[in-house]
Amino acid sequence: MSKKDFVLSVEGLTVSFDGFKAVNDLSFYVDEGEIRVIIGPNGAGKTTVLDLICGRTKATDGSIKFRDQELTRMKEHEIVHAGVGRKFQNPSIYEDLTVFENLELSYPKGHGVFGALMFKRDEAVIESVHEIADMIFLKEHLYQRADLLSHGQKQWLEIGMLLIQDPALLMLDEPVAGMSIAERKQTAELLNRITQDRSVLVIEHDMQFVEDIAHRVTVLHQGKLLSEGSLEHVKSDPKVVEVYLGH
Ligand SMILES: Nc1ncnc2c1ncn2[C@@H]1O[C@H](COP(=O)(O)OP(=O)(O)OP(=O)(O)O)[C@@H](O)[C@H]1O
Repeated sequence: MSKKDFVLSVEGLTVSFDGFKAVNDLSFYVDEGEIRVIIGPNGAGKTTVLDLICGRTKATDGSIKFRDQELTRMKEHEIVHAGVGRKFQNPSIYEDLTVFENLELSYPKGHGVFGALMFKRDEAVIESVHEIADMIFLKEHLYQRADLLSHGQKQWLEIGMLLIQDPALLMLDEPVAGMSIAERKQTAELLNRITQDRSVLVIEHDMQFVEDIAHRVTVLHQGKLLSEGSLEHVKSDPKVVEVYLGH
């Protein structure tokens, strides 16, 4: 695959916190339409990598290219605007609003809570909200308050709030933590469906879920790339078994 097909190119990425390199000379490349899963032991630097990509943490060295844009020089909101969406571990939804209102608020036109609530619900927004609600399995819950949703449904709602902004790269930090087995299966189905026109970067510990979604797996250890390739490949890599899977 030629370089132009990468949605994300991370090269020599390093961040140092008081001399401690949480991410150390890391390089990896994500294809358009790929689901890449990052795995590794606690403290390997997985969350820090997502923090660096979304601009929450500034790199000490190295480059992060999203299509043709250098993200290390951009601010967090500029990175979101460029098409990189990030979901954190805990859902940040408006609990006292309905599913519909949460999705509507996230629609790119609806900036700011009050402005968005009062702005005319034109056809495009309504259509988009319905389309996303269907995709995230919440079609029957559109007018339900978000605080009444299950934990898994709240996670889906937050994914929907990102999807409605149509990011080209979606980053998810342990999206199935706390979900039932059935919800995990549905989440895998959802992610497999949305990659028709976008790429997904996921941090995950649940190996069954990794198997259900990963096109390729990147294994981190002590801030460095330990192994990379298909799940089968990294699972049979003795280095990975030693520091992660064998535990
Ligand atoms: N802002 C910071 N200041 C100092 N140290 C940090 C900071 N952020 C992360 N670290 C350290 O960097 C290392 C990597 O942390 P990170 O959270 O990225 O690991 P992780 O692979 O996501 O782990 P887990 O699976 O436990 O979430 C840890 O040792 C952590 O304590």
